[in-house]
Amino acid sequence: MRELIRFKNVSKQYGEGDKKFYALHNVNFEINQGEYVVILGPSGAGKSTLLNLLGGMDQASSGEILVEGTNIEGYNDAQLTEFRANNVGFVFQFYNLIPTLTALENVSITKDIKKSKRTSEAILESVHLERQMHQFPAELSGGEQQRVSIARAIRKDPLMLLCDEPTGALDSKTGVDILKVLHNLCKEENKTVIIVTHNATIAQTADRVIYLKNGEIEKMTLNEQPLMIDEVEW
Ligand SMILES: Nc1ncnc2c1ncn2[C@@H]1O[C@H](COP(=O)(O)OP(=O)(O)OP(=O)(O)O)[C@@H](O)[C@H]1O
Repeated sequence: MRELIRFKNVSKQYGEGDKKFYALHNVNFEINQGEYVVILGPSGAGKSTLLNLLGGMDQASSGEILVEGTNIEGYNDAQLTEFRANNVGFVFQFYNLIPTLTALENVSITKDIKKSKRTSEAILESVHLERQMHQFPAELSGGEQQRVSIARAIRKDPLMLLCDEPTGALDSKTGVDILKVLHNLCKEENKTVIIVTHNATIAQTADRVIYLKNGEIEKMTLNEQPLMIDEVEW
């Protein structure tokens, strides 16, 4: 498998003077192309900080973040913007859809869709929303809204999909449906999917689990035989 991402001694500090502290401290790991990865840890462990650095939304205080061998910590603002636009799809807990646009318009509005081989309609069909394309977010269930946000994230055909608590606002059954969508994208389209969660059950379905605690990697495990998504419930 080809290595896609490598964190080398990455630290992120917040605060000034006495109040200075590490949200991440000397973090090292690698992720391969096409892996289904879960980043697990309690509240405040540094999970979102890590995802924001990887997605080029924030920059580290020290260390290197290599994506396809290039250190994105050396990028200026314009390069970071281009990196995000070309390579990263984001999925958040609360969907972040524009309420005055339909599902189809929310997906089509994505900038930088030059790489995409599929239309917005085709992508919405692939997440089973063909019937709901012209509905507004308020007319969709939570699970449907999350599928729209996944469709929007993959519209530009990104290298990696970064998902921050994607099932956090959903009941268990709907959450499992969303995980299936993400897992299919990973295994059928060779997308690298990285899910941040504090739900340990989800971690059993991952190829790789990175356990974060107090800004440090407590351990990292590779699952030889990850649990099928259908087998999980919380
Ligand atoms: N912009 C910021 N300024 C100052 N401190 C911050 C900032 N962002 C995060 N932190 C702090 O960094 C630490 C790690 O936060 P982070 O959001 O990465 O944790 P998390 O593991 O994602 O937690 P949760 O599961 O609650 O979302 C926390 O103590 C948080 O208060």
